[in-house]
Amino acid sequence: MSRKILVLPGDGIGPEITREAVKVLEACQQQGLDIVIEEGLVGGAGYDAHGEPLPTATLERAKASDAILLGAVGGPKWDRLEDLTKRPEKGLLGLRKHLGLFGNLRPAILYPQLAEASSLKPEVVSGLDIMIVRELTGGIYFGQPRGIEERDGERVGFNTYVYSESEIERIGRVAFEMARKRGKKLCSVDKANVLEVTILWREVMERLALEYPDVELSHMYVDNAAMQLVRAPKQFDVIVTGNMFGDILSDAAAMLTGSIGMLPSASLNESGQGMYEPCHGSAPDIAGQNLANPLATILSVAMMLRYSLDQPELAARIEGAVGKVLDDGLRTADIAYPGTRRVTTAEMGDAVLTAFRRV
Ligand SMILES: NC(=O)c1ccc[n+]([C@@H]2O[C@H](COP(=O)([O-])OP(=O)(O)OC[C@H]3O[C@@H](n4cnc5c(N)ncnc54)[C@H](O)[C@@H]3O)[C@@H](O)[C@H]2O)c1
Ligand SMILES: CC(C)[C@H](C(=O)O)[C@@H](O)C(=O)O
Ligand SMILES: [Mg+2]
Repeated sequence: MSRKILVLPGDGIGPEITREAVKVLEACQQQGLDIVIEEGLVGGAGYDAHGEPLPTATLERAKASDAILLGAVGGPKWDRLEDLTKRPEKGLLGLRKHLGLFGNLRPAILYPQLAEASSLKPEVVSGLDIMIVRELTGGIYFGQPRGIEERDGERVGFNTYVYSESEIERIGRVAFEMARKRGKKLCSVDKANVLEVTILWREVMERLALEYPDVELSHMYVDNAAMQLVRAPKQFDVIVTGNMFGDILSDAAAMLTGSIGMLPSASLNESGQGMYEPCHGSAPDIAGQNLANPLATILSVAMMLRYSLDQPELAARIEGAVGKVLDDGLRTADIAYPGTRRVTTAEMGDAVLTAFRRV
């Protein structure tokens, strides 16, 4: 039975980078991977076509898919929409919630060839290999009540940062299992010196640790963690944290790898269905210029092959092909430096495809 892959290019650079990633996915198909690839609309593209950032047809097709590859959503064109529920980002958040994609994996790995592209000294980042495990369907992103309303003659904005024990335990288990397979070190990041919700977070992580005696659990306040990621990032193996902190720390970790254009991600539910996307956004400032780095999206396909399609060998071949292209000195603008060869989005994608076919 063919596995169904739904590609959602989205907005901005989304179509450019997913086009390159689909080339690699199609190469896997040509080499025998039994998949069917379809395309759909989400985000601003969905809103422009159907008046909704998550059209009903897209959601139904996503539910029926084994895996989803998403480019990016959002852009200035839709930032001033009066109805906040129509904003492109609501399409992405809707997919996460409706599909129950609570477990977000954001690996920050420095390819040795990119040590010079990092904003940090090579000795600080060389050998970097961190996995950020982010809770993705709870916390302040989805908490109620939320909104903006009139109170005592002025407008008041409010959101609710909420987690249940079961939500914390669910993401905690993903993180402990991940740490068990890696360096057996897990750092839980919270703000328990201020926020009661993260006092509970910390208590649940402590209770889980009793079931994983082989994993060393530590705790860190999020402000310190942001600083430590820049000061000494190699102290970390696996980081587990909530929705908002994970969003912020993963972008910070991006610069350790040389560019946000290098960071893939996997968002998984309890049945193993996954949505795969680069951690970055739609990059409206460079959209349509064939400048965007497609490697985060191509590496997201590798994660798809590993986590949803049970094809670790194909995943390793894609990761090897990315390494080969970097060895050959090809660089998109975001990771270029003297002595490397500047290439466009499409040229980078074609180079990875050629290297993949040769591996
Ligand atoms: N998962 C998503 O769809 C997602 C994630 C983050 C932001 N967004 C949306 O994207 C829009 C722009 O947000 P932003 O500017 O804050 O973040 P962004 O990640 O789109 O861009 C931040 C900076 O990184 C650069 N950049 C991003 N991806 C790149 C790539 N692949 N190659 C080279 N450079 C790259 C951009 O040019 C920009 O200078 C907003 O509408 C935001 O809501 C979407
Ligand atoms: C676009 C936005 C809703 C999203 C998030 O905050 O999760 C993005 O920043 C990300 O990192 O995927
Ligand atoms: Mg983000």
